[in-house]
Amino acid sequence: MRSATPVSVVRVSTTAQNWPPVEVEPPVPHPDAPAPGSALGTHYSQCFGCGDEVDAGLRMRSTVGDEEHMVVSTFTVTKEHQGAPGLAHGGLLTCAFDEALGTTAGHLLRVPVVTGRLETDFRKPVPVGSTLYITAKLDGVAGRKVYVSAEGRLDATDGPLAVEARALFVTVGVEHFVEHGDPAQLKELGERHADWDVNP
Ligand SMILES: CCCCC/C=C\C/C=C\C/C=C\C/C=C\CCCC(=O)SCCNC(=O)CCNC(=O)[C@H](O)C(C)(C)COP(=O)(O)OP(=O)(O)OC[C@H]1O[C@@H](n2cnc3c(N)ncnc32)[C@H](O)[C@@H]1OP(=O)(O)O
Repeated sequence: MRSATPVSVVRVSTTAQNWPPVEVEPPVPHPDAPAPGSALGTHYSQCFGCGDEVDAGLRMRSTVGDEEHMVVSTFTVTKEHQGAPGLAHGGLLTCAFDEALGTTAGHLLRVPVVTGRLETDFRKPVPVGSTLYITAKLDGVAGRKVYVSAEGRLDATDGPLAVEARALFVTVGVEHFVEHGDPAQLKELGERHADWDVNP
């Protein structure tokens, strides 16, 4: 019988060693981006991440950080978010980062963005009842590509590191939502972001 092929041990993620993965321009928040300390409203009331009309949603809240290219978002884990007894589901934690990172890119650059790629490193279990403080920052822009990364800490912005994530968001025009989404529900989204740089 042939012996099994040796398996080399690698780090769980190597992305952080090469991030952003392409040459980028330094991030410059939009001149009308909300100032440090500003609370950012929900981007859409039916959004699973931040919407206030989704019963079991994550109901995340975000505020521009002390530095203008950073946003701090909070996600309080409830029993609706469990994957194992008393512990948050990893997929939902990734969802929380999708929201936090997308909010950072969208609100600071004031353009519609969608997630192209998102990866998460889970460093510590996140218990039900804890609040994850997700500090996200704009890392750079290359054409339509916006690179953002974040770390999530337990119960305080300087609490124990529990989750890290990096993502590529891609700027899109209104036509993305017109073509692929529900036109009947698009009105609210358009009204909330009427002063963003969107092509009509
Ligand atoms: C009505 C008014 C609206 C106004 C404002 C609206 C809303 C506000 C929106 C957001 C901001 C606020 C808050 C956001 C909060 C939460 C965010 C949640 C976001 C989501 O949860 S959103 C759902 C999941 N998301 C998707 O549903 C996307 C599906 N997908 C596609 O719709 C296409 O795939 C798309 C559009 C991504 C690209 O398609 P495309 O045809 O436009 O452009 P293309 O393919 O050329 O990509 C361009 C460059 O990105 C590179 N690239 C693309 N994907 C890559 C990957 N995976 N890895 C590495 N590189 C990638 C290419 O390589 C190329 O790079 P290069 O330019 O160098 O060639």
